[in-house]
Amino acid sequence: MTSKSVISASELSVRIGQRTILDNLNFEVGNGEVFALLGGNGAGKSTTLKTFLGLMKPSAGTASVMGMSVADNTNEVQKSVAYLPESVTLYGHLSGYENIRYFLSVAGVEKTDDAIHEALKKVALQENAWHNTLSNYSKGMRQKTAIALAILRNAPVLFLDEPTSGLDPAAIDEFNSLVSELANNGATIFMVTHDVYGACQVAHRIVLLSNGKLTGSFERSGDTPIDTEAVHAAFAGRN
Ligand SMILES: Nc1ncnc2c1ncn2[C@@H]1O[C@H](COP(=O)(O)OP(=O)(O)OP(=O)(O)O)[C@@H](O)[C@H]1O
Repeated sequence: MTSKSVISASELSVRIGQRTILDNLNFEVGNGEVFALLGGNGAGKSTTLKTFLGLMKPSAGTASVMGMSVADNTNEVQKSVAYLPESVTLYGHLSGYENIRYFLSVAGVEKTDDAIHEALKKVALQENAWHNTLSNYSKGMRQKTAIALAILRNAPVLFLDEPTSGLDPAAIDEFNSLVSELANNGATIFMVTHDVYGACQVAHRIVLLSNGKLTGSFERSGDTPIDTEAVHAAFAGRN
């Protein structure tokens, strides 16, 4: 991980009507960092994601990705980032392989069959499922397909929305390893979650969000995961 900032919030606020949904957020996410924004229901996690994806405009301040203000360069930012929504939006009637082919062509990215196979192997999607329709995939298998697509698009920045919700413990471990590997290879990863344990396992940094305000920050030191109990205590105190 280097200190170069890839994602940043600078005095970022979002108001809807009279309500302040995000209140003066400031943070920076470095190249190759796994950053988790942790908050309870209604804390403002989805709103934060939406402002970084260009789906909502800040009322004040700036959300930037790769040095670009998202509000002023929405198309450019959307081309550079990969987004994994909580329910992965791939086509159920196509196979994992066909979904990847289709979405790569929509993105104007040409890849050989060998490159697609390599990406599917990398995310450990079992080979006998590659040509089955997605409607028969588990949530974990759909996520692997979506991550393979992100790898093939060479997206330098990934936004993940509640990535481990609905996954069984083995799938969570597999997912966390994949996220760590992507970050080790230089991807910058921003996830929003309410899963304290999962965030502690995978994140270099966890920032707490409560009622639209940042209320705490925890950093990994070396290979030791962030202390789950400390985060739990702070999280419980705020939510
Ligand atoms: N379009 C909107 N109009 C009015 N209020 C909104 C709107 N969008 C979000 N809010 C409010 O903003 C607050 C934050 O919502 P947000 O969806 O960002 O929270 P969240 O942390 O993602 O919650 P959850 O974990 O429940 O999905 C909530 O109180 C929500 O009701």
